[in-house]
Amino acid sequence: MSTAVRAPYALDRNPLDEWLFRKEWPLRDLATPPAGSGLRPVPGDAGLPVLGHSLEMLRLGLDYAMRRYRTIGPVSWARAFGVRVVSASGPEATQVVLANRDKAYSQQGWEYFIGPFFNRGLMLLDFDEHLYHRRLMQLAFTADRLSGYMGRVGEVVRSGVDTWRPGDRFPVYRALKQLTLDVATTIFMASSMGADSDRLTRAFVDTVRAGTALVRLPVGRWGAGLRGRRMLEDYFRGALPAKRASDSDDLFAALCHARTDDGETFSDEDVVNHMIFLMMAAHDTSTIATSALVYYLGKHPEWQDRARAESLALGDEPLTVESLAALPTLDLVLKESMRLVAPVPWMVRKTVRDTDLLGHHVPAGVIVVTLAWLNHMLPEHWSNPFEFDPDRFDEDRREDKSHRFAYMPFGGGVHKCIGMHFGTYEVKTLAHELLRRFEWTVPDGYEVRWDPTALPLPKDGLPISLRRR
Ligand code: HEM
Repeated sequence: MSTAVRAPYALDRNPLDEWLFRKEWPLRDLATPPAGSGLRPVPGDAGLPVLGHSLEMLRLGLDYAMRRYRTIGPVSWARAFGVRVVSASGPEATQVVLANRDKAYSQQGWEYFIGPFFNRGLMLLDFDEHLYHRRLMQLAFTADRLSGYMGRVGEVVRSGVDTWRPGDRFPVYRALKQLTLDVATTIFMASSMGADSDRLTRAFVDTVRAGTALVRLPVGRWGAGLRGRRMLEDYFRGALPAKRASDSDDLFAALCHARTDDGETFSDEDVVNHMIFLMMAAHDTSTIATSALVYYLGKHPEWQDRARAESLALGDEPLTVESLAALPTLDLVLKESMRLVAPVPWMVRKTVRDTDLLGHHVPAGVIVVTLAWLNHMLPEHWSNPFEFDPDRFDEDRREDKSHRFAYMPFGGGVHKCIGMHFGTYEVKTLAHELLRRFEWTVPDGYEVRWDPTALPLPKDGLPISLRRR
């Protein structure tokens, strides 16, 4: 059974938004294709003077991307945030970009938005250098290590949710954000940030949100991001010598001690840069995925009951990688929640050479985005895409198999999320412990609004009515 919902990123529009949404600008070519190439130019437009289409992207999010996809096509360009951005929308265009067969697309696209804040994180490295770092980092994500981390995730979550004070308007997003930060500091560093916790949480939030600042000067949102980055560097640098000397089994230590058979290792700077990126990559995405899951379970009590029955049947033992298999309903609901609210809604690249994107000529030096949230909502690939319908992932339907890039919450290609298994375990463990202890609802007719400015953020903190069972 499924229940109708409206598009998850549909925000209320004021008259200016409505005008921007409807406005059709004359189309222009991004660049002239080389003579004799047989390629077509990329069509698009620059939008408003100075601002380009930044306002539409920030305020209308998915609605706007979908409109351009429908009116211009899977490959189009727009000016936004001071640059020309090519949108590679729909699974076919996404596949060309993420599979990156001719190595035309580099991670420098991310560099433009978040480079100053997540300098030399794994996601910002390219080609051979990326491969080198990814192979080393993989040593911190082996099956044995994941099993070890899992045990501790359960402990942190249990003691964290025991401190929750249920109520009618419980701000669950903030509570989950604290919990996933506690998980990250325990698993990643075998420590608690203690008195530094608030300061560092703020630093993470600032660094993530800075990427879509309209003014790229050391003031306002951009400036807060730069200060956040400095604070995080100082924190990890200070903790590094003790970690190098320790034999603890957390992720920080795993990076310090990672050594391939060829003797390759990470430098101190590498470890600091990777830790800052990993904390961000793990923390925000897991918070969003869990928040979306809690929201949909609150809205669909029949699914909550079904998931709870499976969790209760497992008894009091902490979850393990093996016992997760006994929670099939949670698996379906999580997949559907990440389809409706992709924690990383768009992925960014930059062309390092001229290339052919579905028969269009894209010149070197252009930012290209792929849009998970759009691919997840196309009726060509999903039945009633705006509806919450976890059974679409069931073995006898598997709508996600309609195309390799129809469903991509963890991306694809060589930069596919390295923490996919860890992140999935973490979110399921969180949900499992919540289901065992609490029941929750959202008011009739309530629909959370996801702010699409950076990674999706519930505008009102997602208040739920939470009761102990
Ligand atoms: C529900 C949770 C998560 C989601 C939805 C998610 C999503 C993603 C996506 C979409 C990408 C690809 C970005 C791109 O291609 O440009 C990515 C990359 C990455 N993620 Fe995750 N992630 C999650 C959890 C985690 C966790 C828990 C960790 C670490 C423990 C992590 C670490 C990374 C890293 C290091 C990369 C870069 C990989 C590379 O460039 O080779 N993520 N993630």
